[in-house]
Amino acid sequence: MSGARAAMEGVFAGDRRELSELEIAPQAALADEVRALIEAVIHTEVPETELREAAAAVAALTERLNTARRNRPPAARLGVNGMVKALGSPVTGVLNAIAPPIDVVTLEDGSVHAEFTLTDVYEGPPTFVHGGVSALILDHVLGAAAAANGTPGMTATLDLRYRRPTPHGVPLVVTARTVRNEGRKTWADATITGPDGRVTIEATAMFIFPAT
Ligand SMILES: CCCCCCCCCCCC(=O)SCCNC(=O)CCNC(=O)[C@H](O)C(C)(C)COP(=O)(O)OP(=O)(O)OC[C@H]1O[C@@H](n2cnc3c(N)ncnc32)[C@H](O)[C@@H]1OP(=O)(O)O
Repeated sequence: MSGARAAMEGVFAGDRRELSELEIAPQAALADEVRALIEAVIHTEVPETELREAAAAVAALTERLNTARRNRPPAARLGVNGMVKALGSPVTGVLNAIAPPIDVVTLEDGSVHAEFTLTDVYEGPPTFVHGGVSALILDHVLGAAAAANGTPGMTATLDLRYRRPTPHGVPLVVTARTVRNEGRKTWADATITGPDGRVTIEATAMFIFPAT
């Protein structure tokens, strides 16, 4: 038994501590600063003594934040239809410093859409986005499209066609839509498009609402 069904039902039943926008704002601002910190750590050329001091300062800050902890990442009901948003999502989570974060919106036709720019923190081949990062984003928006269709599920298959390299540092567009549903199975298609309007990656996924 996977327990995945109970976990999915829990999300939709609101089993997470839900934060209000007022509660989210200061913590999201902290995550923004940590995003900037991640970038600075990659690029800094300060001398070794300053690196050691910075590491100690960050360790002290981590200890301070850990004096009051939640057991699980929090959620919020924001945006269209008050849909549950996982604030710790590695794709969209405003509280997760490893998330860009990408603001995924559901359009009236049921498709999902986001415009975003990735920094070189997400680099794979020089000057291009890591293919696994693109897969992460596509998996998420495909799942969001299935959920927006009222047929959420766990990713069972994810098929990617990398047509051309996806550049970082420029605006990108990702769109996804549900194309078919049969019982517990839902199929969705997605693309990432570069600033020249050309599709860089096409993706298809099948989601299954877990039996157990
Ligand atoms: C809150 C808003 C958030 C909205 C936004 C949220 C977006 C988040 C998106 C992130 C999504 C993820 O990353 S999810 C995490 C990655 N995925 C996983 O970890 C899934 C791991 N796998 C599983 O949990 C399970 O294998 C399931 C749930 C996929 C299926 O298990 P099951 O439910 O027991 O399925 P079962 O009865 O055996 O099979 C049912 C039918 O499906 C077929 N089938 C089963 N598995 C597969 C498969 N992988 N590929 C093809 N076909 C399959 C079977 O042959 C059968 O066909 P037939 O006999 O009917 O013909």
